[in-house]
Amino acid sequence: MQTENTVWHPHLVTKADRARLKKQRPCLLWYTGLSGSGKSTVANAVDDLLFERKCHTYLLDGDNVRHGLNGDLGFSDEDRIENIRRISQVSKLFVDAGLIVSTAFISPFQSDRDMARNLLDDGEFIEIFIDTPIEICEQRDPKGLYKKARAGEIQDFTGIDSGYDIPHQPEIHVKTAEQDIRACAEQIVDYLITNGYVNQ
Ligand SMILES: Nc1ncnc2c1ncn2[C@@H]1O[C@H](COP(=O)(O)OS(=O)(=O)O)[C@@H](OP(=O)(O)O)[C@H]1O
Ligand SMILES: Nc1ncnc2c1ncn2[C@@H]1O[C@H](COP(=O)(O)OP(=O)(O)O)[C@@H](O)[C@H]1O
Repeated sequence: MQTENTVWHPHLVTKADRARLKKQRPCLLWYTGLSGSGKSTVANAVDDLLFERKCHTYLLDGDNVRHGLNGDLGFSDEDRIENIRRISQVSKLFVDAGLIVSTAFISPFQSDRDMARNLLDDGEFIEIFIDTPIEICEQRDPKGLYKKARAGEIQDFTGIDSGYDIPHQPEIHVKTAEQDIRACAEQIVDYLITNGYVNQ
C-alpha cells in the first residue's frame, strides 16, 4: 500500500551510521508460538541479557500493543493479519533506528511472518519458534484463557478453534518444555553472538 502524492525522503543519518554508533547489528527477533508457549517470558529474558551487554533494544509485546496501537483489532483472521502488518511496519522503523527489536506475538500465519521478513534487509529478520506442545501451554495457562476457550467463553482461540502454521524454517527453534527460561534465553543470545549481531 502506498499513499498517493507522497515522496520518500532520504535521511542524512543512515541505519548503518546508527548501528556503528551503537556497536551492534540492528535486527528483528520475531518470536512466534502459541499462547502460553513462553514468547513474552523468553523475549524479556533475552532483552535483559542484551541490556546487561549494553545493547540497545526494544521489545514489542502482544498484549501491550493490543492495549494501544492495535486496540481496535480482535482475533478474526483479518484482524490478526492487520495486527501483524502494523507491527511489522513499526518494527521496521525501530530496526532503522539501529535497535535490536523483539516482537512477541502469536503471529499464527506463515504468510504474515514471511511478509514481515520481506520488509527487512537480508539477515535482519530472525524467526524464533517458541515450540511448546499445546498440552503444556494449556497446563501453564498463565492467564486462564485456555480454560475460558474450552468453556466456550472465548471464540477463535489459537490452537483450539483458530489455526497456527508451524514455522517452515525458523532461524532459531526453542523448546521450552525441555530447558529452563535461562537456557532458552542463552540459546538465543548465543545465536546473536555467533552470527555477529552483538559483540562477544
Ligand atoms: N482468541 C484468542 N486467541 C489467541 N490469543 C488471545 C485470544 N483472545 C485473547 N488473546 C490474548 O491475546 C494475545 C495474543 O495476541 P497477539 O497479538 O499475539 O495475537 S496474533 O498475533 O494477532 O494472533 C494472547 O497473548 P499471549 O498469551 O501472550 O500469546 C492472549 O493473551
Ligand atoms: N522454559 C520456559 N520458557 C518460557 N516460559 C516458561 C518456561 N518454563 C515455564 N514457563 C512459564 O510459562 C509461561 C509462559 O507464559 P508467557 O511468557 O506469557 O507465554 P506467551 O507470551 O507465549 O503467551 C510463564 O508462566 C513462564 O513462567
